[in-house]
Amino acid sequence: MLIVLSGPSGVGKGTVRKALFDEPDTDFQYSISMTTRQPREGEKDGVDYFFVSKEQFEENIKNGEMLEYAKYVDNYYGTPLNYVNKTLDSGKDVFLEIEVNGAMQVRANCPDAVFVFLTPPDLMELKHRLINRGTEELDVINARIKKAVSEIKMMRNYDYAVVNDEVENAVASIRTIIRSERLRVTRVMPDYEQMLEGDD
Ligand SMILES: Nc1nc2c(ncn2[C@@H]2O[C@H](COP(=O)(O)OP(=O)(O)O)[C@@H](O)[C@H]2O)c(=O)[nH]1
Ligand SMILES: Nc1ncnc2c1ncn2[C@@H]1O[C@H](COP(=O)(O)OP(=O)(O)O)[C@@H](O)[C@H]1O
Repeated sequence: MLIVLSGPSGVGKGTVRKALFDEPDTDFQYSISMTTRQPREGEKDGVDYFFVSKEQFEENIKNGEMLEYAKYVDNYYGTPLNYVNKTLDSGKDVFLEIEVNGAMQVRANCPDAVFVFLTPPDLMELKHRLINRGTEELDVINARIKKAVSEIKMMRNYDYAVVNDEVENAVASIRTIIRSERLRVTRVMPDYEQMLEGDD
């Protein structure tokens, strides 16, 4: 199963995702994205992102090495295809944390993926979170808030919306969604071969 989490910058995707992966029974794999943005203080190459040049990113697009990609406030972000394919082939579920345009590309290519949109309680709270995080200048924060308005309108294209009021609540909701989606997947895929064997 492919699980896709989107939401505006500053809503808490990274925080919620890290809390989700800190749970001892989390058994899906996080796909590390590639980006041309500069690393923030404390971010590590190959852990938070694969940080690459614009030229390298465009080369990867040309070679068909991205599952999806998008330009977001002057930088490229994308999901390397190889890791996702390899992990799904080995029978493990994959978790993507990506923005809305990339998510819609995934929806077109992998219609069975599960799409979750994380929303802020309101836009003022979103702005506070971005300011408090302190990783971007005010002009970039404003560009991200502007983008948030159009991103929130895309929420209707998702299977689930989760409000990130408290991190624990959001994590619990996402865990419930994944658990129930797994049940659905096993229920609609019984072993037909076996069922049909005795049916002459
Ligand atoms: N399409 C796409 N978007 C991504 C990918 N990785 C991250 N993003 C999104 O790019 C946007 C900007 O990410 P970033 O600069 O790390 O800011 P942050 O989300 O505020 O921490 C966010 O909406 C991310 O979810 C990816 O592989 N593909
Ligand atoms: N539920 C929450 N309540 C209050 N602050 C939050 C919550 N979730 C995240 N934050 C804070 O908001 C800021 C943005 O969170 P982050 O995970 O970096 O968002 P994103 O990855 O969506 O850009 C961080 O400073 C984080 O500590």
